[in-house]
Amino acid sequence: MATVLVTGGAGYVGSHACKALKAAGHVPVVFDNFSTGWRGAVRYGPLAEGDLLDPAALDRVFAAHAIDAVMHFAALSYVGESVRVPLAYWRNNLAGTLSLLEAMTRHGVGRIVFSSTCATYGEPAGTVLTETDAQAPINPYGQSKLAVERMLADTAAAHGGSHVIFRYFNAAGADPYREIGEQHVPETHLIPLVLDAVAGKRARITVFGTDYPTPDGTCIRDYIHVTDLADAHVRGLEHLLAGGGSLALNLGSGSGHSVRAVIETAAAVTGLPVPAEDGPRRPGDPARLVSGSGLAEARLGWRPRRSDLRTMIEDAWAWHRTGGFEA
Ligand SMILES: NC(=O)c1ccc[n+]([C@@H]2O[C@H](COP(=O)([O-])OP(=O)(O)OC[C@H]3O[C@@H](n4cnc5c(N)ncnc54)[C@H](O)[C@@H]3O)[C@@H](O)[C@H]2O)c1
Ligand SMILES: O=c1ccn([C@@H]2O[C@H](COP(=O)(O)OP(=O)(O)O[C@H]3O[C@H](CO)[C@@H](O)[C@H](O)[C@H]3O)[C@@H](O)[C@H]2O)c(=O)[nH]1
Repeated sequence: MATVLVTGGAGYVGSHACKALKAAGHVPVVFDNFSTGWRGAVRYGPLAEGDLLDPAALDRVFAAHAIDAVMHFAALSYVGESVRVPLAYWRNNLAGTLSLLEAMTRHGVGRIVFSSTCATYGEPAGTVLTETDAQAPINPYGQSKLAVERMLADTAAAHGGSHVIFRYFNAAGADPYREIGEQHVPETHLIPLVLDAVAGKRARITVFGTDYPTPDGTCIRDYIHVTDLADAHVRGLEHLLAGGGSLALNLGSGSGHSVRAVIETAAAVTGLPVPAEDGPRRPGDPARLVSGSGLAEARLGWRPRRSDLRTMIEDAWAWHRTGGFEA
């Protein structure tokens, strides 16, 4: 049993990881500033409210709990927003992680599981992405995450810690027991926006770009169920606790779905029409991001189990109909 500091544990992916940690017998200690997280999502372990950029708040949580390892989810994570306000991304994602790594060093904690992203690869040259592909991000969000990957490598080399870097593709779905799910304000992610449009909470969904070099002209993404991501995090943690070395692994389903395919599947799952209109491209969006790697299975025995598009949208829809967290 490990005590795990979970930064961003009140957020979407972090809260699902906390549930999985508790189910595996570990204690998740959530550290969150609630900038995009929800108090109702903190239900699987203790809470320490604080900001990564506040070293004293970090010192307090490391002093209060015997932390064995860190899972670091806290970040700003919107591709489009990062193009508009890049310095906010550099401050929160890069300086915030620097502050966290300094605190870990002060308190002698060397194990960390980090949420990176397939956005670190940029615009891929081939059809699928593997861990050995060049990383050349095309937006500030991806740049900030790649910089953290480099910072982790330098820190491990100097101080002897170990890390698991997970480059996720697009997180989707919700806890199948409807305890927690995806809720962002404002929402920018495709699947919850589509479900908002179905439910009449917004007038329509806009398809960002219909002239991409893809079969139907819309962007293709690899959607991965959030509970599959959570399972990978527990495996990554246990790899580090067992003395395993540092890893960088893609977490995707290996299947790509276009924006139009997501809209069509949402209509099929809900039995309702999806009001949609075509619009211009969103700056910073690559045409196609799909994982082509089995490395996470080879190294951690991880395989996605709920990541077919229909199941992810069914779980997201079931969560959507609960009304979500109270503000
Ligand atoms: N959602 C995805 O599709 C996706 C894909 C790839 C990578 N990621 C990465 O996974 C992580 C989690 O993403 P998410 O979708 O759950 O995001 P989220 O916004 O739901 O969660 C982020 C959490 O971090 C907290 N936070 C942010 N800045 C903080 C700070 N300075 N101090 C303390 N807490 C802070 C927020 O309040 C929130 O609870 C992020 O690092 C993101 O970049 C997400
Ligand atoms: O109203 C909308 C919103 C999105 N999209 C498109 O839908 C796709 C998915 O967009 P979105 O759900 O915003 O996710 P991404 O921009 O792909 O980014 C997510 O997935 C990345 C990994 O691919 C993570 O790193 C990010 O944190 C996470 O926000 C993209 O092609 C968008 O252009 C639309 O067409 N209309």
